[in-house]
Amino acid sequence: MNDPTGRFDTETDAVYAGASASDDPFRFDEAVARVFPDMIRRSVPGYTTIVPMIGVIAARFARPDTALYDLGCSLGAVSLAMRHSVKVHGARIVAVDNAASMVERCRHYIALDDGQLPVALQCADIRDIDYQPASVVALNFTLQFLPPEDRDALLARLCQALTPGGALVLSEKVAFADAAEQSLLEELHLDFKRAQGYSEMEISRKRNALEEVLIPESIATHRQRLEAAGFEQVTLWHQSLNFVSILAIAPEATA
Ligand SMILES: C[S@@+](CC[C@H](N)C(=O)[O-])C[C@H]1O[C@@H](n2cnc3c(N)ncnc32)[C@H](O)[C@@H]1O
Ligand SMILES: O=C(O)C(=O)C[C@]1(C(=O)O)C=C[C@@H](O)C=C1
Repeated sequence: MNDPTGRFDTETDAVYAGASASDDPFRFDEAVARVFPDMIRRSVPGYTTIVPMIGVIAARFARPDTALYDLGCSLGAVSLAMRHSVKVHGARIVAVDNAASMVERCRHYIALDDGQLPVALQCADIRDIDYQPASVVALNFTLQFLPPEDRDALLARLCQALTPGGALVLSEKVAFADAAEQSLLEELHLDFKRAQGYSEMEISRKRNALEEVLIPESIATHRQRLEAAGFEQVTLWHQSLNFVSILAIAPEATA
């Protein structure tokens, strides 16, 4: 399988390593953008499987003359996965992120890439843009950064923008209602970070920085929201510890 996550520079993430690391809330700033490929691979179990699989999913659902959205695109890993797997005529990728440092670097990676599908890159808030008819929408670890009260309206708008039978891929860090399950999977996630070489200090600083910035919800809450937004088939297609990816399909047109 084509792995677009391997295309990026691999400067090592040391954002929370130095004595001078700040205690401010987590932000997608220049320091994070510079090390992001390394940071996300070493922080999110399953990321290097999910990204190329979104390419595979997009290839099945993409329709001619529609948009393929990559919302919260960061450096464009999902856009590049879709670009190298989707073959339909007239499809175009729209990649959106509201962090200027991410968008600037993403532009560079897209320019270096030799894929054929056009990619339009926008520095914007995904809550504010107008959505064109789309056959595929990816929210790969992005919705978790929106205030929970803004999530319903966005998903309803995305379901409206999808063409009949179109697909939304929603990947999220999740929380579990069962306290024992929550603590087991959270502890294993911390073990995953340790196994990736993060120190106890880095792990605890980042954990504090993400508090109130990354707000995980349960799989049941995501499922209910997707169904309330109008999605017909909602399938958990990937789980690695407390990180999941859900495929939600818009209704087919009624005759
Ligand atoms: C964890 S990263 C996404 C990773 C990326 N999708 C990938 O697969 O490599 C979350 C991204 O969402 C962006 N983001 C968060 N809130 C946003 C918003 N309201 N509008 C646009 N982008 C947003 C952040 O700037 C960040 O780049
Ligand atoms: O939950 C954590 O500890 C994480 O580091 C997760 C996470 C994410 O899911 O987006 C948080 C910020 C960075 O973008 C990379 C990974």
